[in-house]
Amino acid sequence: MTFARIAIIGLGLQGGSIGLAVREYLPEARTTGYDLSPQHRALAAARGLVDTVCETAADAVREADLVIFCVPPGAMGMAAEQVREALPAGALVSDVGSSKEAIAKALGEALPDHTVIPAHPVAGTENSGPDAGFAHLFRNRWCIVTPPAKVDMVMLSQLVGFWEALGANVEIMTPGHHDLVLAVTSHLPHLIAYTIVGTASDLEDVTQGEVIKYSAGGFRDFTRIAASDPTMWRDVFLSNKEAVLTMLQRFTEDLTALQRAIRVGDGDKLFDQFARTRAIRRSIIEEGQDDARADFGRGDHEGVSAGKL
Ligand SMILES: NC(=O)c1ccc[n+]([C@@H]2O[C@H](COP(=O)([O-])OP(=O)(O)OC[C@H]3O[C@@H](n4cnc5c(N)ncnc54)[C@H](O)[C@@H]3O)[C@@H](O)[C@H]2O)c1
Ligand SMILES: O=C(O)C(=O)C[C@]1(C(=O)O)C=C[C@@H](O)C=C1
Repeated sequence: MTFARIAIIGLGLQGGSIGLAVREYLPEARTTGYDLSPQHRALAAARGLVDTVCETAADAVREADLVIFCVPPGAMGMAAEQVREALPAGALVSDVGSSKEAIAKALGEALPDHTVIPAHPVAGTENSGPDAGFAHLFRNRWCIVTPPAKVDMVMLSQLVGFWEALGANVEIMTPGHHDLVLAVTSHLPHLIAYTIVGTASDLEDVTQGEVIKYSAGGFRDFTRIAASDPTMWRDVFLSNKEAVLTMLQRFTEDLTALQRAIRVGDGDKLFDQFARTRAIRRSIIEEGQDDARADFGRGDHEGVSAGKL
């Protein structure tokens, strides 16, 4: 049994992709949506991201049996409060936020009488807004579901089935474990990209504009990541502060060790490290975890830029 009426709050990359994916993979389900921005509501309606774009969040959820919050992490609590009075008693509440402990708390506090099962599709691009979504975003990608310790098992299996129907591979973990893992695999890489692109730009006086001119290689990959939405990523770092700081400390130590190896001319240390990381990349490709986006979604949507790199 899957959901019949799905309300999507926030019609950007994630919300829009869910709306389009539901139409493609769960055609029986009806979708409603709401976005705080009137321009985004108009764009969402023009693209047909959901069956009905509503003028209020309350109208969007009034008949829903599943509501998914797809707003920036820092807006989850406020968005949930906006639907409190209108949300049917038996509706399941979920989200797609990139951090989980803080968001689970915010949703639970805003909607204390509802079942809240947070989730995080580990699938995205650097693009945002209603033009960025595409139906295949979740195909062959992980979706991490982080249920509370005491959870309604029927609702949990319905939510798992929902994400599987959209093409995702579902993994269940605690919110705390999710936040630690994603701090190193997603949040820290973004922080590094934001830093290196900012540093290079600050050095343009010294490099006489050559950073941009010669940014065809590794640096260009960093600029893609560093083009990601500033609001979302500000909120990710603020909402996953402890885990990110823990991983950043460890990363800084490892970076300092490489810095020392360069200074003292320890080529073996550098070679060993680079050989180890090359093997990791190769094992990821062998396991088929490499950018499935080349096959699914990103390559076939002109609004996304993987093919442009
Ligand atoms: N971008 C990614 O790669 C990615 C991947 C996985 C998960 N996420 C998570 O998904 C969520 C949404 O990210 P996105 O990439 O779709 O962002 P987005 O900027 O494309 O879309 C967010 C939308 O929410 C709207 N919004 C903001 N506050 C609102 C409110 N109170 N009520 C209703 N609408 C509101 C904005 O107008 C915008 O249209 C975030 O929590 C993010 O952490 C993002
Ligand atoms: O490929 C990208 O553009 C992404 O950054 C996607 C990415 C990631 O780090 O993997 C970004 C944030 C998410 O919460 C999930 C996915």
